[in-house]
Amino acid sequence: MKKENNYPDIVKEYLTEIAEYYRFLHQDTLRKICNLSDIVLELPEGFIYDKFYSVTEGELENSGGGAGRFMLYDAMDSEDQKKVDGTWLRGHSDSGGFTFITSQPILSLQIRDYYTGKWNFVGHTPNGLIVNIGDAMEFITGGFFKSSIHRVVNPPDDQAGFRRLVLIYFCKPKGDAILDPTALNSSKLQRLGYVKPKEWEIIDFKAWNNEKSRLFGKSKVNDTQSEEPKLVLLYGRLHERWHQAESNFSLEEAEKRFEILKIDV
Ligand SMILES: O=C(O)CCC(=O)C(=O)O
Ligand SMILES: [Fe+2]
Repeated sequence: MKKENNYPDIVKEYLTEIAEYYRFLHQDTLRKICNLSDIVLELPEGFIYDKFYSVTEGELENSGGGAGRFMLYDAMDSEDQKKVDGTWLRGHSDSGGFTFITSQPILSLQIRDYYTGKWNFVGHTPNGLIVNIGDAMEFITGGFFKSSIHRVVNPPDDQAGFRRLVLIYFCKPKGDAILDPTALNSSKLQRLGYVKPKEWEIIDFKAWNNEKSRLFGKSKVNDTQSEEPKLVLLYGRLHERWHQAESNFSLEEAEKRFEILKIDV
C-alpha cells in the first residue's frame, strides 16, 4: 500500500484495519478461489495463485495485487433517475482476475445472462461476498471462464431512498502475466478445445488493464442509446464481450454484425 497517497481523513484513520482487511481477502479468500479454479481446470493445487497472484513485497508492478473501492450510492431524485434511465453504473466487465463485492440488502446489482441477454438481480447473502470473474481470468482460461457483465440500477420501489454502500476488491494478476491459456497447459481446456484464438495478440495484464481503463467514460465508446457499449477492438479482443456465449461467435462474426471501433493502442 502506498503510504504517500492523499487519502481522505476517515481512510487515514483506519488505514491499518483497511490494509488488514484487503490483505486477508487477497491472501486467504483469493487463494481459496484460485484453488477451486485449479480443481476445475485440473491443475495442481496452488498453480493459479502462485503463477498469477502471489505477492512480492516492495514490487508493485509485477506482483499480484489489487485495488479497493468503497462505493456509496446516494438515493437519486426522480429527475436524476430520468437522466440516466434508472442505470447507476452501466453494464461492463471488470478488467482484473476476480472482483469481490460485499453483499448488501438493497437489490441493485444485476448480472447479464450470457445466453438470454436478460439482466437478473443478485440476491443478498448476509455476510457474503459476491465473486465476479473478470476479463483476465477469461483470457487466461481461453474463454472457458466468462467475464461477468454487470451493472447497477435503481432498486425496487420499496427500497428507493436508501443509501447503498459496498466494499469492493478488484484482484489483479501480476502486471507481466500473459493473458492466454498457453501457460496453463490444462488438459481439461485442451480436451474441451479452449485454445488461444489466432486473432488474440500475446499481451500481458498491464497492457490490457491500461487500455481498458483508458476507454472508460470516452464518448466515442459510450455515446450510444443502446444498453450495449460500442465494441472496441483491443489486441484482437473485444473490450466487452457481450456476445461471446453464442456458439459461433468469433471476431469475424462480430465484424459482420457490429460496428467495431479500432483505437490505436
Ligand atoms: O456497486 C456495485 O455493486 C458494483 C460496482 C462495479 O461494478 C465496479 O465498481 O466495477
Ligand atoms: Fe464492475
